[in-house]
Amino acid sequence: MPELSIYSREEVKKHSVPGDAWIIIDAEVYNVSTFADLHPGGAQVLNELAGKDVTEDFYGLHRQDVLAKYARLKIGRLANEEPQYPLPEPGALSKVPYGEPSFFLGYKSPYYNESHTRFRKAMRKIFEGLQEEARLSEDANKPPSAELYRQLGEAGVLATQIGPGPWMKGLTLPGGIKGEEFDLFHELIAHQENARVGSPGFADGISSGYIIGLPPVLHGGSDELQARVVPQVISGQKRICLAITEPTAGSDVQNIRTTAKRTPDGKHFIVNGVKKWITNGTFADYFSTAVKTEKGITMLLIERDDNVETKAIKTSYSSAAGTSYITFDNVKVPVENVLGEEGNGFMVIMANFCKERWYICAAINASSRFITEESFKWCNQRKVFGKPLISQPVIRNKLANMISELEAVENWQENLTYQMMHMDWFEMATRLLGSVALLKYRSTRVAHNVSDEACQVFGGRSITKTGMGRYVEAFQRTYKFAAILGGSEEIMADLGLRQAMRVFPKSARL
Ligand code: HEM
Repeated sequence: MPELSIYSREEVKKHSVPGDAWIIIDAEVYNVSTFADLHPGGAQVLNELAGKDVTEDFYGLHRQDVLAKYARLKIGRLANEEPQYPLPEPGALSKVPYGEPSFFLGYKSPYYNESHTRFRKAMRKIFEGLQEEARLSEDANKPPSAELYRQLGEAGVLATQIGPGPWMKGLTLPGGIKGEEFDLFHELIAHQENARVGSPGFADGISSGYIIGLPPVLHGGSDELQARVVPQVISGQKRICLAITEPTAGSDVQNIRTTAKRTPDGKHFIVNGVKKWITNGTFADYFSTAVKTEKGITMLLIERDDNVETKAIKTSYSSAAGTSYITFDNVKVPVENVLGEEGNGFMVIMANFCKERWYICAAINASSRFITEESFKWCNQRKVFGKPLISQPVIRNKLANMISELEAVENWQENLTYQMMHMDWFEMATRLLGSVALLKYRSTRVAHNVSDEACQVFGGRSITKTGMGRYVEAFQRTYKFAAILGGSEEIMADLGLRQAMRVFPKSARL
């Protein structure tokens, strides 16, 4: 970058006509003479303000990253004045109150330490770097490229979203974290930072398939399957997804109709059936699939071949997520591909659901936090009736609602994460199934409220795909995914209660 020239305000004032137009934004000088005709907001507004300090006007209409994108227009800075709104360093954590979980704003925590801060910063930098690609990919309905997937595998990012376990041994992860020191709170951060990419279809396109599709292999696959499949997926060479839901069976998993019949020699299953809304299915190589055998519900790893057909389903986010309709037409699968015990699939699915729902909570709560932070910033910089929005009590009340609801679910999730750290996979499924279901129910209700308040705060911008409300628009269009996928709110609430009833002491009386 060439050294910037130093100008006085008087000098800038001299460049105040179309074709010779300079402006000041936050103590820096921009030459917009030729840019004016290309300006998305039109030449007129720029020419009218030429020669002036437009900092307030600018921040009332643009996100800060516009300045980074158009840095080439910057020709100098003002003598003896310092910028008030410097662009944050890549990966920097927020300083906005409640913009991060409290530990990352300098408060004490029994769960986090310095390695978590290092890890969060490294992950934030990686996902911030993907924001532009994510937007383009979503607009084009294109899933994240195979190349990006491999890069994320190489950087250890994919492994971080699978969580602690023997597969982490010897890996060096973002932030220099060793695989052996990686814990469930690092994993929580990994999901939170992925969600902050701000383009939900792309975020799910990167990760939703393997986060929920690989655990049945990790916890129920034979040694041979694990040795072959796990390194391929973690390194980004191959992709996997979880195929449970069908057009006629969603939260009521017991009703699935996909069948797996043994061949006469007993060595294979022949699978027939359809699956619907399977995230990452359009590009997956492996499908952790719920089927019905003569012994009951069973999980089976199906490998893509010509008898597996996947079609994209157009959803309200973007086909970048690879949401699919899958047809299994006489697919031959070796019996060695059973995950867990034949007939014991419901238990494998339930154990998986517990972790899946915890992950959905991590992602949706991080998105709610991000949207709350966006709203807080907007309320400070947007002026109406000559005053910042934040000076209106009704607006402060909206922020108070968003923050207080969000902090409650986040702190509950930290507690449950700590419990999970001290349980094995199946204990977790039995003892935490209900609490995690209730957390998911509450987290998506909070997301609903956060979205609603944020839309009112951002007004028309919350329904506009570009500009200041871009992330709020994406959130209000997509938060419902979390309220439906992995078990609907109604089922979550009821499951939570029914699980509590199972351990309700007979002796308890008022
Ligand atoms: C270096 C200076 C500037 C650059 C690089 C710039 C760039 C941009 C860009 C990229 C957009 C589209 C935003 C989006 O949809 O994401 C935009 C919109 C706009 N800009 Fe600028 N701009 C600059 C200065 C200004 C100034 C000084 C004004 C005057 C108030 C202004 C007024 C507007 C307006 C009214 C819009 C449309 C906003 C909307 O649709 O809500 N811009 N500008």
